[in-house]
Amino acid sequence: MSSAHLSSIRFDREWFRKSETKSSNGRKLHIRGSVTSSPQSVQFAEAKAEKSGKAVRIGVLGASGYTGSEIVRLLANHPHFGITLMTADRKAGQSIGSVFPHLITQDLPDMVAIKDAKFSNVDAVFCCLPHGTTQDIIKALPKSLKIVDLSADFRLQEIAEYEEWYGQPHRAPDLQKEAVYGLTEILREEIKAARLVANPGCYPTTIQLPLVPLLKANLIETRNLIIDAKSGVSGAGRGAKEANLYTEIAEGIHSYGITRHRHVPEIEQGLSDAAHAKVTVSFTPHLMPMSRGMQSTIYVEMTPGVTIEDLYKQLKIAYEDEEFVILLEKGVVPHTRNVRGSNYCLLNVFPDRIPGRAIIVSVIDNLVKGASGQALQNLNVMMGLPENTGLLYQPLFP
Ligand SMILES: NC(=O)C1=CN([C@@H]2O[C@H](COP(=O)(O)OP(=O)(O)OC[C@H]3O[C@@H](n4cnc5c(N)ncnc54)[C@H](OP(=O)(O)O)[C@@H]3O)[C@@H](O)[C@H]2O)C=CC1
Ligand SMILES: CC(=O)N[C@@H](CCC(=O)OP(=O)(O)O)C(=O)O
Repeated sequence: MSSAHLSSIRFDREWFRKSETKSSNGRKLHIRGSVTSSPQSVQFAEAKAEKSGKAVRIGVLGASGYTGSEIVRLLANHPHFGITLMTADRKAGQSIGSVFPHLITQDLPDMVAIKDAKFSNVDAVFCCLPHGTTQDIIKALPKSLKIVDLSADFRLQEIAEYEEWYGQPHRAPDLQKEAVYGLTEILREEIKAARLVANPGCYPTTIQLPLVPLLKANLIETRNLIIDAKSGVSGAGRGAKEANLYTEIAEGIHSYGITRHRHVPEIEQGLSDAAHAKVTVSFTPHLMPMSRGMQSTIYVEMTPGVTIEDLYKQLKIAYEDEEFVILLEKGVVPHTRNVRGSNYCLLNVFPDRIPGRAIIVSVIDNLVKGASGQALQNLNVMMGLPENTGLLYQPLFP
């Protein structure tokens, strides 16, 4: 399919109306898809007869990893995205069901090595590869492809900053200029027009969603921001590492990356853009004995004269029309167990007992809103679809 075909993908009015009724929680939704029912779109829909039978043909690079397999799980119920290519490295040649038995029902092509991948039957790619490997691979992809990259390789606007924090040269500086940071609720308009989206890190997602609206409205100080964050072990990927053995993780927690975690520049970049001033943070992540889930507890100083009510109201204004970011009722504490397997971010803000300070709690599933769910939300936006398409899974509980 040519890029002309790709950009001509539209969805008919009847389908669009149906998807508009799909509100999961009765909240007013952002339905931002293009609405056309031109003869070309019908023709295109008829001409799409690929193996998947779906309009947009998807490649998942790194399907044998945790975020790649989560994309496969989410796409199982997507009405318009069908997987036509999957890659793996050590597991190349295997089927998705043999590598991930929970996906045994998915009738998909076997995974191939990247060097053997053919992109002639692919329109868009989710790139779920380790950072550091991704720049060379994306650079070599056909320019007609839309790409959502889940790694950190295109998240930092400053090349020097990438090289400092990731300890290696940036190998695609020209592509970096084109990349749009994919924090959907904040940068939706830019994402709509993007070809390459750098999907945010999981910790930066939990932190920027509450802080960006507050910094934009000048309600909190840009100094003394303290972030205590916690992640499930799937955040470290599926590769075998001694530090991630059951015996090293169970029945205890530990902090890591103190003062030097590579998400610091990403967090500070987004917060500084929002504040129009340099923001620095104290950020300490912790590894928790759970497979999924992430919480950031954020300690902030309110600007003089601002009250906890003002913070609450600002977050309400920012997110009341959003499908996936939910400000809880006053006093209700967000729990990671209430977002497991879903694309929701739950937020709340609490008064500190120290006057002038507030405590924000933000939770997500690191593999969904922190990675593959947000990536799918972004590709929906890039393709002109309602952004909740295929994402209305309710959390898995208990
Ligand atoms: N896990 C999470 O919660 C989050 C992860 N991310 C980012 O998403 C990306 C993927 O993470 P995740 O799925 O957890 O990682 P995994 O380690 O679980 O998976 C990595 C995937 O990349 C493949 N791979 C590894 N090395 C190479 C290589 N040199 N060439 C080609 N393919 C390779 C692996 O293949 P094989 O297994 O066959 O060897 C596997 O499919 C990373 O950049 C990560 O930082 C972002 C947000 C959250
Ligand atoms: C628990 C754990 O190890 N988490 C990972 C972060 C999750 C992630 O993969 O983030 P990126 O997309 O930026 O790589 C870490 O701390 O490096």
